[in-house]
Amino acid sequence: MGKNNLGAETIMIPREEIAIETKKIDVYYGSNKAISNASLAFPRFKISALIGASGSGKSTFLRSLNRMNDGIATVKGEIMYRSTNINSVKVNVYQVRKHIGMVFQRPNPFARSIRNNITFALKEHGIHGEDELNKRVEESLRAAALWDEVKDSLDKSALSLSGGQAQRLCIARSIALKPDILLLDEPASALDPVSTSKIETTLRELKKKYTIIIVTHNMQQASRLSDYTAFFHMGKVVEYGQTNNIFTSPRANITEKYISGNFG
Ligand SMILES: Nc1ncnc2c1ncn2[C@@H]1O[C@H](COP(=O)(O)OP(=O)(O)OP(=O)(O)O)[C@@H](O)[C@H]1O
Repeated sequence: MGKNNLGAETIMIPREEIAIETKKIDVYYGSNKAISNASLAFPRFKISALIGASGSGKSTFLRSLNRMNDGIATVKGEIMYRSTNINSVKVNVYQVRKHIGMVFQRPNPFARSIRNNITFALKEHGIHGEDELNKRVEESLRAAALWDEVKDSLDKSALSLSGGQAQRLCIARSIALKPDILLLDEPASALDPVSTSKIETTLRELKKKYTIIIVTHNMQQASRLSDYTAFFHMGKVVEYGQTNNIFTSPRANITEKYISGNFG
């Protein structure tokens, strides 16, 4: 069993169901400590939401999970993935990001065709056969619920897509590499409600195959989308548990204040 020692809340997840686990991680920007002693285990094939006020450390924590903080911040502690501590200079960061993909707040497609946005990373990882590339393009666009909208315009520039379509392309680009885990940093915050709803539907489908960890400021989104929720405050994990429990009976006063909109 993986125990999340979180002070206010402890949840138990059978070891074999843990996709990734942080053990007492601290993150520093220079001398400024942004994350303290964060130990969280994320279950496979579930959506886990990271919530908390602006500046509480959600993005910093999320970016540590696939070494996006390399060169920006110092991350101490262990991040266990497939029995390996991936928070080690000995571990190939390129491989880490192949297995643990990331989608950012602002859709950031490359200024290339829709197809090339997906094939670019595949080619970098040594996949060149045209049939295989075409197959992966279709599979990933279907999985991101974008195929029907773009199947006749794969050679058009990705910059011609709407914000919501561009974000689904970024999701497709990440899953084309067949990762295990998908990290999303407020993926819908720049989108309108219809596009947001499409992203949420896509994520619900994707969790059948992927473990999803999402930062969101939107409490309704966290409560309707996620299975587990971690609440961050001033760089610490205050509580972590099943979303239903966190939203209906939070243990800490500060969690209750945050989710009821009384601060942040
Ligand atoms: N690149 C950086 N350099 C220096 N300090 C940073 C950097 N990024 C974040 N910080 C600091 O780390 C702390 C946590 O920031 P972080 O962006 O992780 O919080 P957050 O909860 O994701 O906030 P938001 O919801 O506004 O994105 C803040 O004090 C922030 O100023």
